[in-house]
Amino acid sequence: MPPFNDGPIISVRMHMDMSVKIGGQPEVIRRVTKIYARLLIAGFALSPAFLIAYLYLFQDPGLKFEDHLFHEIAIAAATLEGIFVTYVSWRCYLSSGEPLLRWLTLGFLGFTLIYALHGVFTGMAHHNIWLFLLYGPASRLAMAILLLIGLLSFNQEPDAPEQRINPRPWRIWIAAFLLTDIAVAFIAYSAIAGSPAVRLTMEGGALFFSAVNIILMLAGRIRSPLMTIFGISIVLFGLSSLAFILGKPWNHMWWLAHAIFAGGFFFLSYGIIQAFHTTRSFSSIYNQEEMVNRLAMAMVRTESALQELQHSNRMLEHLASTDPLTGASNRRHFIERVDAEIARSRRDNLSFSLLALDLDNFKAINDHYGHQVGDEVLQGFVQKCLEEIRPYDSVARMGGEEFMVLLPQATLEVAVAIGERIRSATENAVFDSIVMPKVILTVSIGVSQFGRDGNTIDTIFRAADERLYRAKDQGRNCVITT
Ligand SMILES: Nc1nc2c(ncn2[C@@H]2O[C@H](COP(=O)(O)OP(=O)(O)OP(=O)(O)O)[C@@H](O)[C@H]2O)c(=O)[nH]1
Repeated sequence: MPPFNDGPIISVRMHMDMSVKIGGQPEVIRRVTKIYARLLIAGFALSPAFLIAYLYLFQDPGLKFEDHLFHEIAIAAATLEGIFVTYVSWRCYLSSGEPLLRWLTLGFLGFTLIYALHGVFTGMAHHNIWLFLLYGPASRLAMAILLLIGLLSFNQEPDAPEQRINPRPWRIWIAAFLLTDIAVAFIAYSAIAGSPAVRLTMEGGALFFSAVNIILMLAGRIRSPLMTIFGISIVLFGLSSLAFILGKPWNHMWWLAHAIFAGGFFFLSYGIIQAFHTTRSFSSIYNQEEMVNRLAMAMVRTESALQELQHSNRMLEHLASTDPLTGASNRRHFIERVDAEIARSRRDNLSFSLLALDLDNFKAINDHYGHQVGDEVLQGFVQKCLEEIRPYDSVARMGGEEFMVLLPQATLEVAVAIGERIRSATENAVFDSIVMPKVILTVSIGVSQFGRDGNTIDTIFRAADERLYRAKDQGRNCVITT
């Protein structure tokens, strides 16, 4: 990620007047606020430790709240929540194929299938306390191990689509969880059930695997937003195991341990929901800084792509409206301009004029000097016209060696003067060619005026053309107005 120092500020205009500004703040403030943000996260994750310490130091550990129905309702709610979160993370896994999400799904599934029996056997608490108790630590141990494996798979290649939908591994895992249920029942009825080592091994194991998980996350500097949620949840799971170790069935520490675990579970499921509503993956959700950076870069790219597109559009427009040989307007574009001029003249009660031009004996130039010289003469002639007309007049090549000039707001007299200028400049020009220098050229011109010679494009074109032919008849190299 680029450092946020005093470097150049990228500012990208968004819709309306919003802008994304990146960079610019002093490095020291950036560092301090980052450290503060990390301390906040650590403080938040570790806050249940204060409650545990408080209860451990100041409460009578003998105080109990033994309510079987309340416990059954709480575990039933946790089981339903577990099923729902398992389903959502499985949907995320199906979309992204991310191995971490596969292990998260298995973690939730395993926890739910084992933990449910902790609630089911609440009524057995007086008959066989271990049958009731051991499913709790067993479920937390299974989940801690699966979440640790999940972390180890972080950023691995996604599973192939056919692997994601293969039901076999899921069936095997469900069977393994049900076997765990049976194994826990077996232990509960065995001679070692009451040994503190059994419960301590399970709960301590859950605590141990959670601690390893956190150490690996810190060592790997894994800090994306969803993985931060993952990490905080793991800390809460670990602290709940600690509270379970310190508590006794039904006492306040024991209930607190349930609440801390529930907090971790809720928070991790919040991360799952975030993934579900975005990329369906845990690794590809960026932090806000990176998102803003990416957004800014994407907008810079969009902006330059837009400019290129506008440039290309202008080029296309130009190509579609000009004659490729001479650069003059083409017939289609010229007719559009004359139509627009007619509309303007009608609206403002103005007049304009047209010149119809045809090079004299052009065939002879082609025949004598060749087509390439002819082409260069056509280009030279258009240049001559452009030099002689006014800035807002326009020249078009109508085909072959026939041209037209549009003279907005020009009376017939002005048009004749401009036509005469073109004729004389052409006659006196020397059209140099690489192949054959000094080609002499003349042009015949017919003039018509909108209003005077007609009120439609056809009539004024026809009038100019007729006068052009008359100019040819009268010996060429002249301008004719009647
Ligand atoms: N070099 C070149 N010649 C062209 C082009 N388009 C048309 N021509 C030539 O222009 C010539 C027009 O010949 P004509 O219609 O007989 O007219 P002209 O020789 O100018 O005779 P008048 O118009 O009666 O003075 C033909 O030889 C065409 O081949 C072009 O793009 N390049």
